[in-house]
Amino acid sequence: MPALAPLADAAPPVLEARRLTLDYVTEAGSVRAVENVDFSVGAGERLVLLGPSGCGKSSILKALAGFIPATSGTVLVRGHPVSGPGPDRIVVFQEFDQLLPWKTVRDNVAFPLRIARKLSRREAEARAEGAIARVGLTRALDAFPHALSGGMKQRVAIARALATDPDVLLMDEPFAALDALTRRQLQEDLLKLADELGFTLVFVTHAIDEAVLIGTRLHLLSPHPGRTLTTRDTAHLGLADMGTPAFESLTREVHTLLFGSERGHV
Ligand SMILES: Nc1ncnc2c1ncn2[C@@H]1O[C@H](COP(=O)(O)OP(=O)(O)OP(=O)(O)O)[C@@H](O)[C@H]1O
Repeated sequence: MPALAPLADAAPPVLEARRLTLDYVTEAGSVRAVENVDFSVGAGERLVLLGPSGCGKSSILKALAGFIPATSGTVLVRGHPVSGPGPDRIVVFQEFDQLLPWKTVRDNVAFPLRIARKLSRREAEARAEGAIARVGLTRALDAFPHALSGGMKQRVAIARALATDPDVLLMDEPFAALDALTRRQLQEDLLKLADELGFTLVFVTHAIDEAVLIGTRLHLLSPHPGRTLTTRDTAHLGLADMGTPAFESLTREVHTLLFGSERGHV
């Protein structure tokens, strides 16, 4: 019988937070935003950070991106401690102004490829056009951001992130400022892209239905300062399950866990 490989040889998770604690230093003193949060995200998983306003969701995402340092604990990408931002982790924000206003859609997506991936102009543009096609915006290749709707801008931001082929995609309430119909369309498109490309995602939201829909796992956080409450596996619930008793029952359960009463949104 072949010997089992020792556990130490197993590939590390794509992303890990170990006893992550985050403080902000202000004039009034130190503010603890997040305390002792642990999670790990495997390849192709979609982890959703969910919790009430101010519980530290965005702070965790910033620490994963390497924008802010851990006060204690560690963030690891494939087993290597994170000490700053890197092209292996790309963030999509909520704000519509994350694109460069003086560059066309094509150039907004191509530019980081030339900088981060050191591609030639021709290679970067070809790759950018492929990513823009994936989000259904080929008709807007030569448009400037001011001529795009909010939903189109978010699609460009997603194309720009995916084009660099990051190890992890980090999304901070990317659809929160969109109207309900556009939001649903982008959620569906994101899930379709995840199916096609199998990327690893950490997604921040305070909408419980969005969390259950997008995530394969939910990581629930307590009110400020954010500590882990519990986790829920949601990989079995997708678009086709919205409105079903199983989907609604999980949504209610999560609301009760977070707030002690039943409602759909935080
Ligand atoms: N730059 C900062 N300086 C000082 N305190 C900060 C800073 N950024 C965030 N905080 C504090 O850290 C805590 C967590 O904030 P954070 O934005 O991470 O929460 P959040 O869960 O993403 O909130 P929301 O859902 O409202 O966006 C809050 O108490 C906030 O006031």
